Amino acid sequence: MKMSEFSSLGLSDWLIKQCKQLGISKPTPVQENCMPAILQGRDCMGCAKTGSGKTAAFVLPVLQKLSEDPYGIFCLVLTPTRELAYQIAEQFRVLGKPLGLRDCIVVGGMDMVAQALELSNQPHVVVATPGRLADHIRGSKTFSLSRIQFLILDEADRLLEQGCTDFTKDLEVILGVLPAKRQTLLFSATLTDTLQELKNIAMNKPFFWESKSETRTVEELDQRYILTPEKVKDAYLVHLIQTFTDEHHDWSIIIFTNTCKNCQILTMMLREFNFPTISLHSMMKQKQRFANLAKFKASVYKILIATDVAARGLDIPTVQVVINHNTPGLPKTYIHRVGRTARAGRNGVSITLVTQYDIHLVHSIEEQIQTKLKEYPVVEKEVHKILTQVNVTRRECEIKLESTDFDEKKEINKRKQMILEGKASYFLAEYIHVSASISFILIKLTSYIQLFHKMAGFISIFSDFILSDKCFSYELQF
Ligand SMILES: Nc1ncnc2c1ncn2[C@@H]1O[C@H](COP(=O)(O)OP(=O)(O)OP(=O)(O)O)[C@@H](O)[C@H]1O
Repeated sequence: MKMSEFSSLGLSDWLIKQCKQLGISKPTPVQENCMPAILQGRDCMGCAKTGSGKTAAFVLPVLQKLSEDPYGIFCLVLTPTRELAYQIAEQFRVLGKPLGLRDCIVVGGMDMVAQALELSNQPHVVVATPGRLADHIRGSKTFSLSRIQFLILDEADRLLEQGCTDFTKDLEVILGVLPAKRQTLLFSATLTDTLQELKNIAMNKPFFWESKSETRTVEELDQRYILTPEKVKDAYLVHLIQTFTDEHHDWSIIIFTNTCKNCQILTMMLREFNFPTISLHSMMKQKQRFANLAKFKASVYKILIATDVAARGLDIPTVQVVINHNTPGLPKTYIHRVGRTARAGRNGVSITLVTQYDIHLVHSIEEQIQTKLKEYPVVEKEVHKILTQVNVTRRECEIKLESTDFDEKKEINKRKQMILEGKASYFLAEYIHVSASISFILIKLTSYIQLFHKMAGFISIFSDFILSDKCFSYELQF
């Protein structure tokens, strides 16, 4: 299909020039189709594959409208993760530089007072995660969102999902202070199953555009699987990384796993094998999360192990491989995870480790994406050679992690979350905290008992020696 020019879509020359500086010369289909509707003042829902330029599809028209009538707060963008909020704000900042654009990022884990101050300075664009913005709205009268022109929900379906982080209550608070007269723009690679709820948010007969394609993942992505018993998974992982790093020097790899703890253990384990590995999960301090992501983006570390906190939106062009250490339970999650590679027309590979219990999950993924995953060829002999070493290393890392307060921190985080969500009374939360502490003490106690046991064994061997004939006769000589 012939691509049109940005100018024919109604975009101003200064913005076209800004795009050129970023190597963006022709609009992608989602930009070509959604931008004219947005510039005409319509609400818009855009559903296009991962890495297809959805961010610029809303950033560019907003900047054009802002340049015609600049005031703050003009636009509010909501997004599910903190890292994504920074990435979107960056796009606004770079493309909106000639405007002297002022943006404000409002996300959890960062200084709330500094954010409140920035909000009161009337930035043009606020990019926020729902929880923290709702907290500001509940607690402060120093800023107003009542005149915003644009509300944008990026990864809109995730914002409405009632997953492990439920945004619905926070969204209610936020929507309650927004003007009814506004343009609402909703974007995601997976909008369809939340279409009706989204239509209720975009009230003014939204323009709906969905990329027409048989498949829901990009053609440039080579999608593979490896069938493996649970116990051999880590050996496959180490083998895959060894092969990739031997063969390609400029490649980056993202490995997705199911829990924060597993993320931490795999990171420790791969470091034992001297792979330059860094992690990203929700139990890390926010500043550490940003620092790790920056190091990965700058290729200081070539391997990122992450939970699904990194599954959506992150745009890191050097990522050539995505490995799913666990098969995602939802096809949607699979689509976003593997979409971290093969972006903007580049090639990429995804490899999903599948155990015998996950085969039904693979079938539903294949059904959703309308593509069959192909088996990834591996020389099994090579994997078996390292199996024992990998499993022993993993066990050592597990023991090392158990001796830290990782599990206790998890309980405390859970407790904080329950208090914030009003699901636990203070006393119940205290009870959870106390039981977490007791279980931590018990774990410690068990390891001390084990240690004591070993020492007792050692002492008994030693005393056997003392009482042995050899030792006894030696003593008699004196
Ligand atoms: N018209 C264009 N031509 C070339 N590259 C583009 C164009 N528009 C955007 N890009 C680049 O494509 C990459 C992916 O864009 P973006 O992050 O907006 O994808 P997305 O559709 O939001 O993906 P996801 O669903 O994963 O969030 C970015 O690096 C962006 O700079």
